[in-house]
Amino acid sequence: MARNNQTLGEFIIENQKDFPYASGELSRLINSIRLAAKMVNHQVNKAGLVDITGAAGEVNIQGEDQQKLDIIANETFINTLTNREIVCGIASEENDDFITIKGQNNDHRNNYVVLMDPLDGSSNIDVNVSVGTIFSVYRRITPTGTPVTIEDFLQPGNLQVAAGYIIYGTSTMLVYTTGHGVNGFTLNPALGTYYLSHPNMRFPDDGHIYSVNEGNYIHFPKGIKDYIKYCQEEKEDRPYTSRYIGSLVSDIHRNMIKGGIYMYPSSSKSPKGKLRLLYECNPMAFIAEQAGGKASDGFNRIMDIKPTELHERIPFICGSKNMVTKAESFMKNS
Ligand SMILES: O=P(O)(O)OC[C@H]1O[C@](O)(COP(=O)(O)O)[C@@H](O)[C@@H]1O
Ligand SMILES: [Mg+2]
Ligand SMILES: [Mg+2]
Repeated sequence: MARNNQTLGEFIIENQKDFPYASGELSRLINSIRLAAKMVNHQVNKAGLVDITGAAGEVNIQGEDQQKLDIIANETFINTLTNREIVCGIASEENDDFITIKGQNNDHRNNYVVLMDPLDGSSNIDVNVSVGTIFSVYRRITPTGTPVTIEDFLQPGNLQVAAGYIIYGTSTMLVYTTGHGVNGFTLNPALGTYYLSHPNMRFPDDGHIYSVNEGNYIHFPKGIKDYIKYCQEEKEDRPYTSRYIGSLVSDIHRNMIKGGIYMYPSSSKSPKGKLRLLYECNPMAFIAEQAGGKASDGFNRIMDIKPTELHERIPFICGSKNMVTKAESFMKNS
C-alpha cells in the first residue's frame, strides 16, 4: 500500500507479501537495482566534466558503437547484482551472450534472471538529454542448482515477475512494477534516498502526443504513415503534438504522465524495427499494461510473443490504450 513520503526501501518491504514465493529474494534484487542506479546516476551527472563521454572504441553485438557510459552502467549493474547472491543469470544489450552467475558456493542456487538495457538513449549522453536504464526480471524455469540456460531468458513477457526503468533526467526516478500497479520513486540527491513521488502511475486512455522518428517516414509501412497523417489532421481534438526525445525511457515516461503514443515501427531499412524485445519492449510493455496502457507490434500483444533470440528486434507501439488500438486499426486496414 502506498504512503506519502514513503521511501523505496520501506515500500519494498511493505509490499513483499505481494510477491509469489515471498522469500525476500525479489526484494533484495530490487534493492540491488536501487543501489546500482544510484552509482550510475552519479556517473551520468558528471558526464561532460570527466572523461566518461564519447565512444569507448568497441562495437556491441548490435553493431553499435558502445559509449563509455554504456560500459560503465553495464559493469555497475552486473557487479552489483552478482555480488548480492540473488541472480543466477544476466543478459544485457552490451553482452553478446548471457552471463551465468554460479553463486558463492558455485551451486547455482539463485532463482532469478535479469535482462537489461544498462544505458538507454545512448545517442543522448553527450548532448545532456535524459537517458535511462531498463530492467526485466523472470523466475528461472530450469531447476535450481543447475546452470541457467538460454530458455530461462527466452520467456514471453507475460511471465515477467518484475520490470522497470530508471530515468536520469531533470531528476532521477526509479519506476517499477511487480504486477501490482506501477509506482515511481524520485531520488533525493542530498540524502541519496528514493521517495514515493508517483504512486499508482496510470496511462490516460487517450492523449495528444505522438512520438516517432519522422526522419524515417518514407520507409515506414503504409499503416504507420496513415496513422501519422491521422495524428496531424486538423480534425476533432487533433492535430496531436509531436514529441520525440530519442530515449525510449524518456519518451514513454512523458507519455505515461501526459497521455500519448510512442512508435518505433518496422521500416524498409530495418524490417524488424530497432528496439530489442527482451530488454526494451517487454519491460516497457509490462509497465504500460500495469498502468492501464497497451503495447503491440502493430498486430500482436508484445508480452504474448515467444522470443527466439537474445537480441531480437521487434516493431514497437506503446502508450495510451485507445491510441495504440487506433494505430493497430490503421496497420490492420493497410
Ligand atoms: O535514433 P533513433 O533511430 O530514432 O532511435 C532512438 C531509439 O533508440 C534507442 O536509443 C535505443 O536504445 P539504446 O540507446 O539503448 O541502444 C532508444 O532509446 C530510442 O528510442
Ligand atoms: Mg535502449
Ligand atoms: Mg542501451
